[in-house]
Formats: sequence, C-alpha cells, structure tokens
Amino acid sequence: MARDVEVILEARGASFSYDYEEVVSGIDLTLSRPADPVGIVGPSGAGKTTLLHLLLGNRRPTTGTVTYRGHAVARLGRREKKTFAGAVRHVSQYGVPTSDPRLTVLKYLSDALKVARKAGRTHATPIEELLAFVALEEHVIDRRIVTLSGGERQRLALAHALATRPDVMLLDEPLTAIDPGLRAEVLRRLADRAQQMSITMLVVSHDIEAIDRLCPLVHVMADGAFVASGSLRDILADPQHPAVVDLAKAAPLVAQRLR
Ligand SMILES: Nc1ncnc2c1ncn2[C@@H]1O[C@H](COP(=O)(O)OP(=O)(O)OP(=O)(O)O)[C@@H](O)[C@H]1O
Repeated sequence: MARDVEVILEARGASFSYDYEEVVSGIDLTLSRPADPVGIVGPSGAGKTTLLHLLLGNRRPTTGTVTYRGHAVARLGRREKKTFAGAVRHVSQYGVPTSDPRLTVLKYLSDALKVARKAGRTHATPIEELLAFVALEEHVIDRRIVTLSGGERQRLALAHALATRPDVMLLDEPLTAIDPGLRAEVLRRLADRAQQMSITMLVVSHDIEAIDRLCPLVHVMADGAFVASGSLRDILADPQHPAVVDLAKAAPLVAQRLR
C-alpha cells in the first residue's frame, strides 16, 4: 500500500534581506516525507546558508513564509519549538560541540538516543550501527570528541542527527573535511539509512559529484533565487543561466558523464 506523503517544511515566496540587501529572493521549496534527497548547489554568496537559516527559523523571512507542518516556523511556541528541534535537524560543516573536553562519543550518541526515545522518535539502532552508517570505526566509541579529527567530527555529527531520527535533515556542506572518495561513500550510506528511516535530506554542497549521485532533484541557486531546478542531467543539458554554465565548467567530468 502506498504511504501517505506529508509536507514537513515549506517555503513559499520566501525572501530575506540583510541591511536592505536581498540575499534570498522568492524561494519556493517543499520538503515532504517520505521523499528523495533534494540538493542545492550554487556559487559562494548565493544565499544557500541563509535559506537554511530561514528553514530553521533562525531568521524570519522579510516577505513570504516558511512553515513547519503548516505553522510559521518563526512563530512557533515554546513547546512546538521543542518538537520542531527534534523533527528538523541541521548539520553544518562545523560538526559537533567541543566545549566539554570530557564528552565521549558514547555519551554524545547515547544522550541523542535517549532524547529521541523521550520524544517518541523511537528506534532501536545500536550505537555501533550508527557509527558504521557514517564509516566511523567502532573503537572511536570511547574516545573524547575533542580528540577526533575534523572529518571524524563531521561524520559523528551526521550519526548524532540520525540518532535523533528527525523528519528532515538539513545538511550544509556536511563533509568538507574528508576526502572525496570517502565522502561519496558516507553520503550514500547515510542516504540509504535515511530512506529506511523515512528521513528527508536537503543537502547543500559545492560537491557536484556527491549531489549528482544522491539527489534526483537539484536546485541551482544564484543571487538568492533558484535559477534552475530538476535533475542535474537535465539542468546541465540545457544551461540557461550563467550560474549553470559555471557549474558545468567547475565539474567538467560530471557534466560530461551526464550528457
Ligand atoms: N550576518 C550577515 N550580515 C550581512 N550579510 C550577510 C550575513 N550573512 C551572510 N551575508 C551575505 O549574504 C549573502 C549570502 O550569504 P550565504 O552565506 O547565505 O551564501 P552561501 O550561498 O551559503 O555561500 P557559501 O557557499 O560561500 O557558504 C552573501 O553576500 C553574504 O555576504
């Protein structure tokens, strides 16, 4: 039987200005569940991170709306905010907290599983399995987080987000600190697991190769707006916007393969 598709997060005509300069312009974006991963690519300064801040409610749209299950994200009450924080997880390139030098991987992930269980987001994924999904070896379990490398911390952040079993994961350049070969593998494992758990991923990245492998739907963002949307193959086959032309130049091998 087909499963119902729920709309989780939605931007409608969402715009945002810093000091009167519009950096996000009229974005329409729907993140439903279940759904395939959605990718956003675009040049530096295009507004990708600012858009994520709007989706997370860290910024309020200057015009337009961002809603979580139909409610304006920027106006959620205290209790709703707690639910929202469990349902919509943000993972940035900066990874995990390092302010507590004694915090171990085990404690960090066990706490996440506890929080998920308390919030009714139950699942029985052992910590060893969570680590395996992000290609971290089991022996890191007793390590203190501060002793992990940058790439290991980034992968731990992804494992932590998985542990909380959100509805949506917003990933902003989640794996910049690991080499491209492993990056594609980690994202693939993560995407498989996310699909099994019915977690929808929005991935912002400059890594066209990874986005291509992962996301059937990609938005190219430039000057605050989506200037092309569709499969990367279709977008690159008919570059209408200079940002798409630049994209094809920046990733010639991907462009060639998709042609
Ligand atoms: N706090 C801020 N105050 C003023 N301007 C800002 C602020 N944060 C970002 N901007 C500007 O908004 C624009 C969009 O920035 P944003 O970080 O969203 O782009 P991006 O597409 O994520 O870039 P990158 O790929 O380099 O991370 C840029 O011109 C940036 O300089």
